[in-house]
Amino acid sequence: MKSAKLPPPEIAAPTPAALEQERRVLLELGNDITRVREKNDLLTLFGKRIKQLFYFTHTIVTLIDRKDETYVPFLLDNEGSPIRSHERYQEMVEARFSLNEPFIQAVLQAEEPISFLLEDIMDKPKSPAFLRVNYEKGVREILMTRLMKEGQPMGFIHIYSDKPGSFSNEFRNVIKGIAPQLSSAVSNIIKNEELLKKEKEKSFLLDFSSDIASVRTKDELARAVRAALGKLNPPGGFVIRRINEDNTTMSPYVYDLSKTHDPEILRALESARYPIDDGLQNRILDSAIPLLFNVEREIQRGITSAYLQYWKGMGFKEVVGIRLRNGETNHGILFLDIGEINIPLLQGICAQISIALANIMANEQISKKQEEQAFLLDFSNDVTQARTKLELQTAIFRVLDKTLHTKLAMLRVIDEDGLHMLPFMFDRTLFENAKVDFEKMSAHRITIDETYAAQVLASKDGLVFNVEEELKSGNAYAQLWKTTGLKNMYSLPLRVGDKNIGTIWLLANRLSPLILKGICAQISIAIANILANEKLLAYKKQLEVENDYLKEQIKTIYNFSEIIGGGEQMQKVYRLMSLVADSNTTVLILGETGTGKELIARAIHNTSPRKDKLMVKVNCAALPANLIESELFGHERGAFTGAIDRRIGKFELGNNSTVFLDEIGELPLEAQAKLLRVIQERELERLGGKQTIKIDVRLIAATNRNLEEEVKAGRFRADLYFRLNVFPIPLPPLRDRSEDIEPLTHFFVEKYSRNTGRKIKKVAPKVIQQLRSYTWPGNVRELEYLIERSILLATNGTLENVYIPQHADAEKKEQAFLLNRSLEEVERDYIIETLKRCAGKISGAGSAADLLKIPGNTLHSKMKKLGITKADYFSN
Ligand SMILES: Nc1ncnc2c1ncn2[C@@H]1O[C@H](COP(=O)(O)OP(=O)(O)OP(=O)(O)O)[C@@H](O)[C@H]1O
Repeated sequence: MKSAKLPPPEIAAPTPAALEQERRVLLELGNDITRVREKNDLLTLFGKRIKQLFYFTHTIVTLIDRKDETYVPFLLDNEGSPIRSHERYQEMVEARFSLNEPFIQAVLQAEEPISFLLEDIMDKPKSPAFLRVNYEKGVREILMTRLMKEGQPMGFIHIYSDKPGSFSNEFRNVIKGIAPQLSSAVSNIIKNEELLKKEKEKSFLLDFSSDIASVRTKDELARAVRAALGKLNPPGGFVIRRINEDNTTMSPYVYDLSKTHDPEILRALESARYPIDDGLQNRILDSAIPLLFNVEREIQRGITSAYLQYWKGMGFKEVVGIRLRNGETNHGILFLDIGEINIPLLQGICAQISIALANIMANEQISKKQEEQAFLLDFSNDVTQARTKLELQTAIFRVLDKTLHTKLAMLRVIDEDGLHMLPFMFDRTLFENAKVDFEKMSAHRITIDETYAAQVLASKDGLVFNVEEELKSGNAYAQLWKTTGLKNMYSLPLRVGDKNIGTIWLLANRLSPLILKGICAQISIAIANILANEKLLAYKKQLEVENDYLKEQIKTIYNFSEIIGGGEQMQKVYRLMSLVADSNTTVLILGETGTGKELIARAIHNTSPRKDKLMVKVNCAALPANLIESELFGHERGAFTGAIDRRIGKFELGNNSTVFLDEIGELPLEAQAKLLRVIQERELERLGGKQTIKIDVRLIAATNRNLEEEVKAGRFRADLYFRLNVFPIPLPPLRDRSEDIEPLTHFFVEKYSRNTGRKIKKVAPKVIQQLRSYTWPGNVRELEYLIERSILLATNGTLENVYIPQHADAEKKEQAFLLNRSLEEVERDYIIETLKRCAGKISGAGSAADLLKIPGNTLHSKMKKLGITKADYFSN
């Protein structure tokens, strides 16, 4: 080594003036150096002052890094250096040079400045490259000395010259003398730089903190963090991952990558939920300091989370993970693709991010809650107004579809029996893509013990079935659910208080538990209201029916108390009545229209043990053929089109009482068969129902037809006739019991005088005479109407005139009433006229229906439609 050192050049002894100048320059340099704070000023000053005394081209200062036994350029001469134009200049500036080679070791060991000719040393093994680089730019000689700090070398000053022999003894002495000051100046600069760096970090954190304090949304957070981290220069970007509500997984929250990557991979990364306990994320969350890890090494360690593979593919190598934590709560992790970390700075940044994240999450939660509450309020307004099923359905469909992107698969309600569940509502369009007949399938009554129904009803807040998982586990319904493309089936019990009232099945990708609970509660109440409302309406209807019967009964009791007629014929009737009243025997009352068949039927019922219950009357002629069965035996909801509610039939209504089948001869054959079965078996099933209902009724039937002839003509079933004809009571026509005409006349005169307020006390004998000589085709009813009308026309206290129908006038009237009439009016008048001719007899032999050649019940319904009442055909 020594051989490389140049001998000090011989020079003349300095003159006193030269010595004085040297002293002055060094003094000035010493003064300047102590004031230097700025890195670049030092070498500029040094060059300016020393060049007044000696010749050299440029200087640099290098610093020793004990960590890896290297020295690195620290201060550069930006003005004088000839190597700045060398192509390897930048490389030299950034390089680290090893301390373990002979050249620098010689410098380290030399206590005084030491110089070398570059050509002697630059090509020696391990010699630092900057020697040759300098040489290539004309530099020939180097003078170096150590810079010391607290007795230890901290670096070197390098002085270069392009003229060999520039470094005289005097020059060396000056450098030796000035080295301690240079050392302390360099130390000051280093300290100053550190201080500046800290200041910078502080002001950076302050800036960041004020930036992030105003962050309220995810996007704002991403922007602030991006700006802040940008200063740390992460080569691959950063990810903020947030702990999900389930507290077991994490999902990316903000992804910011400096390079563009495959969008497919990014989508996969962003939508994933990674288990927290994957061996890496949990380690970071547990670590108080940032964790620097190598992606490749973590994969080798056996961590299988997919994000590591993706990161590897994206070129991430060294990644720092820092937990984002506020107080004792972890919110997530910040991952930075960065090799070197400034731990305090990162921790400062993360503390701020954590607060912002906590704020955002709190904010999100508040606004989500507010949204959910507002939604529930809206829904509640819509749903609670629903009074009918249709209104409820409209409200539910509107809200589910528009606001929640949710489909109603099925809503079942528990039946009154508490055992069965009936479909109440479902979305017919939902399973359009499925090949099964969903409507048929869903219309099934199931029991509350059915596997899925039982599970849901037993659960506290319902169940969630993941469609994919259900498919794997072989749930047969899941095939159907899959056709909708929605991910989950949410199934909840509908409850009012503690009572299960049904189940609801909703298909959706995601539903918040609060919303689910809320809508279920609202729907439950709405359904309970609707059911209660339906029940109320049904009760109301039943009460109305019962009320009608009651009124009728009161009317009849009044009538019955005075059945008029003491003649022999009627005596026979009374005998038969008293014989049969007490028993349960079926009675068949026969007689022409208006002879009092219904009156007798009620009298039998009212003297029977069943008298405390209402007698139920069915007019077989007045029933439309298609409704006879449902009228008699009732129907279940949905039994046929239009059967909106369940209906109780007349037989069920008359249970434990008497059913009076008026005009039994008019009953169609099909209904006769059903009636026969009910009479024989004493039990019935409602239409569309499965349940058998036992009934105990006493039957009284009446007809003005000759049933024997009807049987012969094939219009009446013989077996039914025998069942009904157990105890026949024939009623005589009024013309055959003229002895009863007078008492009946008095009875009606008194009744209608009272009703109309006219005081008719007497009936003229000629009137009785006239009445006795008439044939009374309409029997007692005709007499009753005649008296009622005559009373209205009577002028004094005696009934002197009655208006018995005169058939001779009929033709004249006919011509008059045909002119200027609508078809309906003509039809109405024609029917009235025909009824008059038949003395009000509507059906049966010699009746109006007979003359008009239409069935009795058709005539009945026509009369109803045209508003024809008895008053019309018993008037003149
Ligand atoms: N013996 C009687 N005493 C008092 N009123 C009677 C008597 N017979 C019949 N009436 C009255 O005559 C009217 C017709 O009687 P009811 O309706 O019982 O006859 P009906 O034979 O059933 O007639 P239809 O065959 O047309 O149904 C009723 O107002 C009834 O009160």
